Amino acid sequence: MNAARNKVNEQILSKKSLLCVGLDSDPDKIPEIFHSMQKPVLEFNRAVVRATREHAVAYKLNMAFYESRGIEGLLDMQSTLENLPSESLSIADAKRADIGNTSRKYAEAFFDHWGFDALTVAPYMGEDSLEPFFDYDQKLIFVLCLTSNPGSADFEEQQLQSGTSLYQAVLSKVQRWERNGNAGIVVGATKSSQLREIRKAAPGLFFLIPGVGAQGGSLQESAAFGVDENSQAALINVSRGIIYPEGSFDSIESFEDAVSVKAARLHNEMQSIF
Ligand SMILES: O=c1ccn([C@@H]2O[C@H](COP(=O)(O)O)[C@@H](O)[C@H]2O)c(=O)[nH]1
Repeated sequence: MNAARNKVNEQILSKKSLLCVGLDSDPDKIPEIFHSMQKPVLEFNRAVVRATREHAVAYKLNMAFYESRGIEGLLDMQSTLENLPSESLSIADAKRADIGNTSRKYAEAFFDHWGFDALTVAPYMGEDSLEPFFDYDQKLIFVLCLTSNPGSADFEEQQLQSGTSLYQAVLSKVQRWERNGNAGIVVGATKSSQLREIRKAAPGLFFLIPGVGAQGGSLQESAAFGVDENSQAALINVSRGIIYPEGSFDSIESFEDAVSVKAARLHNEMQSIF
């Protein structure tokens, strides 16, 4: 069986949680107390992880927040990754894919070099662009299917001549391309009416569901419609809604307390599906 999938499924059942914390760590948004430290973003991430590890089963690092800061950002990303709890799934939200030989290098970068458990990829370039990722049969590959943003209507929700929509075509292809249970899809929490239909059509895929909190998606519906028949195989990502609690903080401890309260509340709201 697939190592990444097993690891996170075990966590989901033991913690009764689908919570994935998004480390979209923006130096302009992190509390002032971190700015006097040598590595503000790294210390911020460490504090968020300490505050959430009881509730979270996965952590998602969106590459934009690290790559935009050049070498310093990548060093923070590497140290953050090294400090994640080993039992949690680590996801690189990079939305990559290119011609085959280039995709292979992306796969080597995220899986072999950085050591992530999972990666988001874009399906637009088709099978040969995703094959190098699916070759990693112990990792999880999350293919963008029906994304949370309004622009999903521009392409993903368009009807093809065959009568299905583009996201449905992606869904059926991904189910054919998966190896050893390594395929997942990204479906926005803002698309909960389609989420139920997508889960029915793809009982074996792993779902990554972003869009709860700042984007207004429903946590309850995402949890209820997203999980498989064993109440597993789904992660609900929350980034800004956890890592930027309201208020000002005069100590790291008070910041961690506020983050922990947010994570506990979300964790608690998921309990009904277990
Ligand atoms: O359809 C998608 C795909 C990816 N994302 C990413 O998830 C987080 C959401 O952040 P919030 O602050 O919780 O809104 C972010 O990294 C996005 O790039 C998504 O939102 N929707």
